[in-house]
Amino acid sequence: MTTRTPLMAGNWKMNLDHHQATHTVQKLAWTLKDARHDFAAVEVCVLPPFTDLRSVQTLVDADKLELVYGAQDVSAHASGAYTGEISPLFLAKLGVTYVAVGHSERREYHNESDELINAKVKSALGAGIIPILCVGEVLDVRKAGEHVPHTLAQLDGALAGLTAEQVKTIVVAYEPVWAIGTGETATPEDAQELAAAIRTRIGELYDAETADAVRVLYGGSVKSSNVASIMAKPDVDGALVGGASLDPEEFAAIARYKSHAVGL
Ligand SMILES: O=C[C@H](O)COP(=O)(O)O
Repeated sequence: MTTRTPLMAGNWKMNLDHHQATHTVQKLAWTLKDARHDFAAVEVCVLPPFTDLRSVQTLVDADKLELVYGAQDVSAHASGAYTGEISPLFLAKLGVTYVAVGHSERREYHNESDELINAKVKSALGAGIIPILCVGEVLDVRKAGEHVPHTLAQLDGALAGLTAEQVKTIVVAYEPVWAIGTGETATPEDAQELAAAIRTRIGELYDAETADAVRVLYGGSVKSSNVASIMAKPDVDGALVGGASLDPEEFAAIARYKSHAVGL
């Protein structure tokens, strides 16, 4: 069985300019260092706006921080006449490790389809960047009891045409849309239900080894007060954190969920 390194990814969304980004990353790194955080045991990542990435890269390189960073979106194209788009090659040059693809806010406000998300996943992988593929249902779908097939259909669409070797490297984030930024957290059992369903589906599409390798995150109002119970679930391998990641001390406490679990 694969050992999956937990990943705590902070999605800043459209918050914090490049000055604020520098301050926030420094504070996060110092807080984790003071707490002797083991980065090999729990990977910590920030996903700032595009305009912050160069500043974050400079800081991480200069201070040899173990934090990794990523982007919140990527173009499906490598270059060309695509005004406003950001190439995966440019992100790779900036040392980006991860990129969020198919976040529910992109699906809702920018009408991103499963086909486009599939193309973005391939585009990121082609540049050596790990996609954090976001899937999850809106409230009406949950109320209708269709959340599992709905989420798995998004997964199928996003993975179309990928090889098992590619899929093994990706991260899937299950984010019930009704729990994003609302203070409503899915129960740990809800998170486990979908994380397990996602893993099972990957096993059906590929094989058991691939299913075992993929990290599945939960996202939706994760805080230091609820992260330990969510992380206690066997198929949940981390969290995609929005609002709480803007506060470096709170995000550091989320990354150190193991110490809350034992009351340290
Ligand atoms: O990408 C992060 C998610 O949308 C969760 O956001 P939230 O933690 O503010 O609910």
